[in-house]
Amino acid sequence: MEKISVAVRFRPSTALDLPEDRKWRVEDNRISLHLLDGTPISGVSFAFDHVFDQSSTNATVYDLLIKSIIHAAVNGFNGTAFAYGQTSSGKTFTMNGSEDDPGIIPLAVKDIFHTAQMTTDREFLIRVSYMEIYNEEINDLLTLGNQKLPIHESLERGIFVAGLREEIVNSAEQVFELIKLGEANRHFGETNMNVRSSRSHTIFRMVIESSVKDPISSGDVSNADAIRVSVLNLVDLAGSERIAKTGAGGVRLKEGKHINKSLMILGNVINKLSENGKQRGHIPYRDSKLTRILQPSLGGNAKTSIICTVAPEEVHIEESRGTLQFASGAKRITNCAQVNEILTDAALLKRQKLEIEELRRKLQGSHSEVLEQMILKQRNDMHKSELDRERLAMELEEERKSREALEHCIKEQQKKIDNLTSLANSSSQTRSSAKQMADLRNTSDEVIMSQEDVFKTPNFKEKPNDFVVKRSNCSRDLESSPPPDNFANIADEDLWMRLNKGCTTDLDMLQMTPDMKCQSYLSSDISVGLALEEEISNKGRCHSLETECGFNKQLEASKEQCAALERECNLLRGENASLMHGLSMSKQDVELLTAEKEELLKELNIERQKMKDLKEEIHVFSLAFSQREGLLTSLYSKSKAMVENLKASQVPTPELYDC
Ligand SMILES: Nc1ncnc2c1ncn2[C@@H]1O[C@H](COP(=O)(O)OP(=O)(O)OP(=O)(O)O)[C@@H](O)[C@H]1O
Repeated sequence: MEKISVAVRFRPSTALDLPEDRKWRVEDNRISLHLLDGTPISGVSFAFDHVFDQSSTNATVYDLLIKSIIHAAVNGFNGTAFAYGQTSSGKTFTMNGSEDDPGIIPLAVKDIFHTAQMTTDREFLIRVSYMEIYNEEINDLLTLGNQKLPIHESLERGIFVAGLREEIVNSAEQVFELIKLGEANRHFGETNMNVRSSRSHTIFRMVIESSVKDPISSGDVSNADAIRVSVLNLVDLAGSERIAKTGAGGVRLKEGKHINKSLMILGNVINKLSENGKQRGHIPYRDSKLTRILQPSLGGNAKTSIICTVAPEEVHIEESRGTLQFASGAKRITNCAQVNEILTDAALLKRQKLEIEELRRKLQGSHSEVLEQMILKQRNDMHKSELDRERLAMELEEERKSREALEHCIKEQQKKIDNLTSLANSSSQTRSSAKQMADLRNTSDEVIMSQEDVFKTPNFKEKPNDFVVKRSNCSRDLESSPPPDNFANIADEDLWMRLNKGCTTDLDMLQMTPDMKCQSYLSSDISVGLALEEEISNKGRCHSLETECGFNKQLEASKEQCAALERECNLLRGENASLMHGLSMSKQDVELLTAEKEELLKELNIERQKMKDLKEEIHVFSLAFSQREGLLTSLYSKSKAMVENLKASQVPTPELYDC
């Protein structure tokens, strides 16, 4: 994207003797209006790319404003330069010049041929056409009878004037001859303002085609079949005019109206183009032939320069201000120029191959393969992590189950320990009750007691009526019952335990079940035997308690193992969490990489589509080209035949002489 370059040029004043109150002042690239005493008039100050004062020559204007466009045109860019300004402000002088000061057109023509000659690695084919828009009709200035040409638009040629003569030229002189012919056909007329006023807009056009001369030696094989085609328009517009000033009537008046109308449309197009892109809306290129032909040069694919000519006299100040405002608008227009290249099918394929290679390299450059491998690795890692996670979860579950089992086991053991402890307590109480019984025996000699009295001991408790005890080992001979050695044989173990806790007489009470009505003996032998029996049985229990204690140690070991397992579990949990984190990070990476890859693929597809479009364009162009080639060949053979015929008709045959 580049801005149109805009310059303003003042022609020398023609009113040197007239007194003036206001004057234009040029400082560098600024123009401002001042009063005679030097006071600047506010709001009338403009800045442009270049401002040429009255002393500037056409060569200076060319060098600073136009030369770069001409060189770009030789290299394949479209270019346009046009002069805009009120009537008699110096447009034609700037474009055509004089004998002493050749204008932009002759300078450009010479420069093009010179640059082409200097470009030794390319060969050029240059064509010239010259047309005018007179009263909104297009005339071919190089052909007398070919008038009112239509404008067409096609995919391969863009906007073009159908039927316009294009002359192939080999030298600047050849072009000057054609320009002379065109100037003779151009519409000029005398007005009050200008004795030789342009009554039409003229467009001098050069089409420059070039291709690589020797692709192998130049090393530019990829461009061997590529042809650059650029169009250069050098436009001399008719000047806007005030009817009152020009004094136009009749034909001149009609011309003036057309000129003003088309210039007004040009102004509208420029204003629209200078607006912000979004507010711009429709650009009225089609409203006039001039804007339609210049469409690619205004906001399109061309490098464009505008030179606005200004008449310095005070009497033209209003028109000059209008010109400067037009120039200010034009300054804001941006064009998008690019090299215009046409490719043959072979060249297109070659270039496409190269471009695909380039794209592939770019893709590789952006580490696509590396990325793909990384993605693969990430996926594998992710899979591995997931497997690890599952394995750990299973291990964790197993650990949990074994821990629960151990805990259950510990509880059971604890219960048993508690039971055994209470049993041990009860046996020691039994021993103390035996001792009490021995004491009683000592006093039995002094106290005669009846069998019934025994039951009336101070420790006697009335047996509950509903209490029935099984005594499996009860001996009738002894008429006494040993303590139960199997708790399972007791109807209610808990109750039994409760009954025996801290109460030695309970045993006696138990012996006196109503069912058995056993006689109780207080003889010492029986009591001692009973105590001994108790002790033996308690010893056995102690032994089993010791065994239980050994089991307790085992339990402690199990507890420790359980704690160790729990620690391991916690470690595994931590490891699992970090793996999960790694997994999510990997997932994010993969997503990013996939998105990047998709973006690159999209770009590749766009490039491919572009290539396809180009190929289609080239195909159409090559068809047109081969048609033209055929036409030229047939013309050549026709002319050759004609020359042969002419030769044959001029040289008398020897037979005739003989006659
Ligand atoms: N820079 C200049 N130096 C010397 N003479 C100039 C200059 N510019 C213009 N003139 C002279 O001023 C006169 C009017 O110029 P020119 O015909 O180029 O104006 P114009 O803008 O093309 O007018 P129109 O729109 O009517 O065709 C001519 O005689 C021309 O030689």
